[in-house]
Amino acid sequence: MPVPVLLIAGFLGAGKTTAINHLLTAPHGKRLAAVVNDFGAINIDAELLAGSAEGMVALQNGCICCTLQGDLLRTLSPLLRRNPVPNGIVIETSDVSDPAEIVRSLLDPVIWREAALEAVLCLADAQALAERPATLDDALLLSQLRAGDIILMNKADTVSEGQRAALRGRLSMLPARTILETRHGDVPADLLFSEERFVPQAHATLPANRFATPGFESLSWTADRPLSLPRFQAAISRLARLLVRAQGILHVEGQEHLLLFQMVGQRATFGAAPASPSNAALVRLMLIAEIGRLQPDMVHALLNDCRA
Ligand SMILES: Nc1nc2c(ncn2[C@@H]2O[C@H](COP(=O)(O)OP(=O)(O)OP(=O)(O)O)[C@@H](O)[C@H]2O)c(=O)[nH]1
Repeated sequence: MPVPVLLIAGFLGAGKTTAINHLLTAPHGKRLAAVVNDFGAINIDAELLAGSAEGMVALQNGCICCTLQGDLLRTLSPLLRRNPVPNGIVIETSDVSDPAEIVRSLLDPVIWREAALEAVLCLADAQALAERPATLDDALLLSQLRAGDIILMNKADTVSEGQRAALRGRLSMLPARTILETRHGDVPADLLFSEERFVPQAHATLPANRFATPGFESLSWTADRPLSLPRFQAAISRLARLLVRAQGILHVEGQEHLLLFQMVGQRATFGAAPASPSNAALVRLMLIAEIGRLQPDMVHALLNDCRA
């Protein structure tokens, strides 16, 4: 399976390094590697490098976009060849780059086979935007925010509740409908990076909520017959605005092999599924949303209609 890649974008001083430090050091048990602009800013000590963080590449010329003009795969190679392979790679973009360029490079099939873009996380500086709302009209900032599958409204500790609500209103006009408030980049690491443990294994053992991150809840759904892919895609499009993350193993009508479905924010991908236990339901899906957003009856009815 390819290693999932998380792209971190955001304006000058929005908190990218702080968020990466949080991701690398949070106790999630995943081995994460990082490609960063400034190695010195990452406060990983030797112990952590040997433990939760798998490796680090600092960009010589200070910007992933310039590196791309060279060879992205060559930059990622030392990380991809590590043994064991990292569970995820975090790539920091520079303050002055439009992530759309990097997204395009990452979607190259040769790269995708080894390093699959899972999501673009864009940090918005709540403090700067509250002080200078007109910054939101800046073309570069807008292009960064538009590329985000999830927007982190960072520095939420520095603004009032009213300012947060006003900013959320403006940010919700953007394509990324998932907006999370963060303090010191404390993005919940459990929402990111694929993990089989998200996927419910079988009907009988489904707990109500397998997701432990405060503020979020999960909803599981299984089916014992294949799905119609067009109907599933339509249902997921309807649910997408409510979801932060989804993951599932799908058996699609007319297809011999099971698919692994992933969605972070609005970015959905399908890949080959890992082998399943023989007693597992044909279709298993886990949806994650902020608490109170999902109505189980509505969601189950919508998904039940996807069965072929
Ligand atoms: N109060 C507060 N300060 C924060 C928060 N997140 C980051 N900071 C501070 O904001 C400053 C900039 O944070 P960085 O993580 O360096 O931001 P960056 O986006 O990596 O910055 P550049 O790479 O220089 O563009 C630092 O002093 C951080 O400590 C937050 O949520 N609240």
